[in-house]
Order: sequence, then C-alpha cells, then structure tokens
Amino acid sequence: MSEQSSQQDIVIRVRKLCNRFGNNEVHKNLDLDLYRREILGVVGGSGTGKSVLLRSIVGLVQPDSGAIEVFGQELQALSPDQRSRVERRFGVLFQSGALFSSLTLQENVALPLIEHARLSREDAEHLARVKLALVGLSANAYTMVPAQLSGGMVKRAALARALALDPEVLFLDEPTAGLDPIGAAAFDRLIVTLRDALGFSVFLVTHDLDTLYSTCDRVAVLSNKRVLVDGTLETVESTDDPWIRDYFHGPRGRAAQHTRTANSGETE
Ligand SMILES: Nc1ncnc2c1ncn2[C@@H]1O[C@H](COP(=O)(O)OP(=O)(O)OP(=O)(O)O)[C@@H](O)[C@H]1O
Repeated sequence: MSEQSSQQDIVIRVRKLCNRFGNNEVHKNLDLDLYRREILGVVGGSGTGKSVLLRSIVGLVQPDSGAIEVFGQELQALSPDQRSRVERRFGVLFQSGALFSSLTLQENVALPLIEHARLSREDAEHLARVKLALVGLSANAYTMVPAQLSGGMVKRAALARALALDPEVLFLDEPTAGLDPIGAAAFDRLIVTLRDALGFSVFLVTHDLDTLYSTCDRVAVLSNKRVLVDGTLETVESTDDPWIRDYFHGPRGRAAQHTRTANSGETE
C-alpha cells in the first residue's frame, strides 16, 4: 500500500491517547490506526485496556488527552450534535449482547431505526426482519424474547441490532465469549462474510485465538499502556516479547495456527 493510499484509507486514527482512572494509568501515548474494510484484532493481557480503548473511540470514555480522528474528523473538536452524527456511523456489539430482555428480537433491532432513522414502527420492524435474516436467524425467532434463545442466537440478534443503521465501522467486544467452539467458528465466519458483503471495517477486541486466525487481517497487541506491535499475524507472531511468545506460541496458539493451515488447505 503506498503512503498516500494508506493515509486515505485510515478510518480511525488514534494518537497519543492517554487514559487514567485515579492512580491507574491505562494508556500512555497510545497510537493506532484502523484501515477501511479491514478486520483489526486487538489483543493483550487482561487489564491492558482493550475495552477502554474501544470505549474511548465510541464515546463512552472521555480520554485524558490525545486525539481520536474518525472519518477525518477530530472527535474532541466536534459539537455534541456532530459527534452523535459520527457515532451513528458506528455499530457496537458488547460482550453481553445488551438486548432489552422484555422486547422481541425484531423490536430490539427496530429500536435504533425508530429512534435514529425516524422510521415508522411498521417499516422499522420490516427492516429489522431483513437484518435478522442477514445474520442467519430464521423467522420463528423474530418474535421471541432473548431469554427464549441460545447464546449464539442472542449474539446474532445483537449483531443485527449493531448493523441496524448500516455502520461503516463495527466494534466487537469479545464477540465469541461464552459460545461453544462450533457456535464461535460460525460467528467468526459470519463476521468475515458480512464484512466482505457490506464493506465495513471491524475493530475486534478478543482473547480468542481461533477468532484471530480465522478473521483478522491485522492484529494490534496492547502491552505496557500502548500498542506494542501491530501488523499481520506473521509480523506479530515473530515479535520478541514474553507475552506474545506465551500467547501465540503456547499450546492454544499452536492449535489455532494448525486449524488455520488445515482450513486454508481445504479451500485450495
Ligand atoms: N470505569 C472505570 N473506572 C475505573 N477503572 C476502570 C474503568 N474501566 C476500566 N478500568 C480499569 O482500566 C483497566 C483496563 O480495563 P479494560 O477493561 O480496558 O481491560 P481489558 O484489556 O479489556 O481487560 P480484559 O481482557 O480482562 O477484558 C483495568 O485496570 C480496569 O480496572
């Protein structure tokens, strides 16, 4: 990628980000870019600030200092109205799914369409059914409430809601946590298929090595309050660092690499 095209293709540019909670300094001068249409995996030990980074970008945490530029606009410089217009171009899937328990799936997905796109209830629920079909849920689930569904179906419904307003960037916080390996692998494939079809960029926080190997174009490793390394899996794997060694070259890392090699052999 040339210097010029890589500049144009950056959708999120984080520079010198600092976050602190009391005495706990979480980020210090953290730099990171997200490119258009890529799936970026953000990994790191527990407590290294992956979720705080995601929450800083989507506006749920106010950074202490630094710059977050989204679609070429510096977030801190925007008025609340301008900022909420930018945030409407995001879709966010939290670990819990965060669906309303008393609403059916189609009501849950229709909600942002009624609130932000000002659609009538009927139109919103029609579009909600389209989104639910897009994530692979069948029609009999649309009128169920979350408690009637499996964990994998709830994740899919939450993904449909995150996609309701056709986001340009999808943020996923531990999307496969709590899913069995088969459900997790199916969810990983769904993310790649949707990214290919819809062309959004993905900011993916995960501990799941299988997810990293099966979905990510690039990986960023958070360590010591900043991004230690970012690049392709090959670049990251070959970085000389104790955490990277344990994580990528331990038994689980080797198993995930092996699965990827086996799967790429199947498709050739
Ligand atoms: N609202 C908050 N108030 C105070 N401290 C917080 C808050 N949110 C996060 N932290 C602290 O910031 C640090 C980073 O938290 P974060 O949840 O981003 O870590 P993480 O890398 O996502 O961890 P994990 O992999 O365990 O989910 C932790 O020490 C956490 O306790």
